Amino acid sequence: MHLKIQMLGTGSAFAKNYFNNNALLTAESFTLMLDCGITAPAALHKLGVPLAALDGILISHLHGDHVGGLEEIAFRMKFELQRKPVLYIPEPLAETLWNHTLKGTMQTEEAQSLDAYFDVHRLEEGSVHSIHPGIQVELIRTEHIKGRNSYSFVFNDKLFYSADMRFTPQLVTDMVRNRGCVVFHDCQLHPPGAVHATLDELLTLPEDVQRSVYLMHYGDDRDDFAGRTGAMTFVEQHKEYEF
Ligand SMILES: O=c1ccn([C@@H]2O[C@@H]3COP(=O)(O)O[C@H]3[C@H]2O)c(=O)[nH]1
Ligand SMILES: [Zn+2]
Ligand SMILES: [Zn+2]
Repeated sequence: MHLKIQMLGTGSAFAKNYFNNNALLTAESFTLMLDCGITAPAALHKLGVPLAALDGILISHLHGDHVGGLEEIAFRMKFELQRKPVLYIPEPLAETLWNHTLKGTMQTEEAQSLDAYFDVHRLEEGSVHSIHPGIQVELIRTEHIKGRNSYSFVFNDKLFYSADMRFTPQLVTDMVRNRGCVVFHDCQLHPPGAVHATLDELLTLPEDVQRSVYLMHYGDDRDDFAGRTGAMTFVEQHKEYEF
């Protein structure tokens, strides 16, 4: 089964020249949006992708560059399309997303829960879930912010997508060497990384592993790092990749 991935944006949370690090993953004719940050509606508009083309949205964690566009998408689907977005969310994030991110602006007398606005599919961590016959996702809880849950994804056992993750070389190496995955990895160009893998850390991966690693979630000065990424390659915003 062919998977196509197109980054709506490849920028870090604070990048201004790139949209937030969100993506469209397509198999057959099913389109899954990976994260829905503050800039996601503008990025969809720029690419000419209508809301009706979104078959589902999968969330990795609750930072604004990953969920900040959900309010707009849900309101526009409700008022323009009279339907709910299909939301795939790791179960431990669902209550916090409603109570601490969306409720303040979205709750009304008639709409009192996440389920009032979204067709919610709560996903168990550590398991493989079938989103569509062409898309299976394994949810792996990975380290990002201390004490907060954050998830990376493995799609169809061939694409590892880190979302936001600290440097975890054993996991990345295992994904490449033992599972044959291509890795889309967030990358902080300037140390200290703290909550992301830095380029310097990623450069310590063995060269055979680096060859399968594509860097995303980078800052506006990415071009200054051309030729300084070892055997790794920058993911290009809006380019389509097929696996
Ligand atoms: O403990 C913290 C929490 C946050 N931050 C910054 O805020 C950003 C939030 O989105 P992000 O996860 O893409 O990137 C994060 C970092 O840039 C940080 O440096 N340390
Ligand atoms: Zn982020
Ligand atoms: Zn984050």
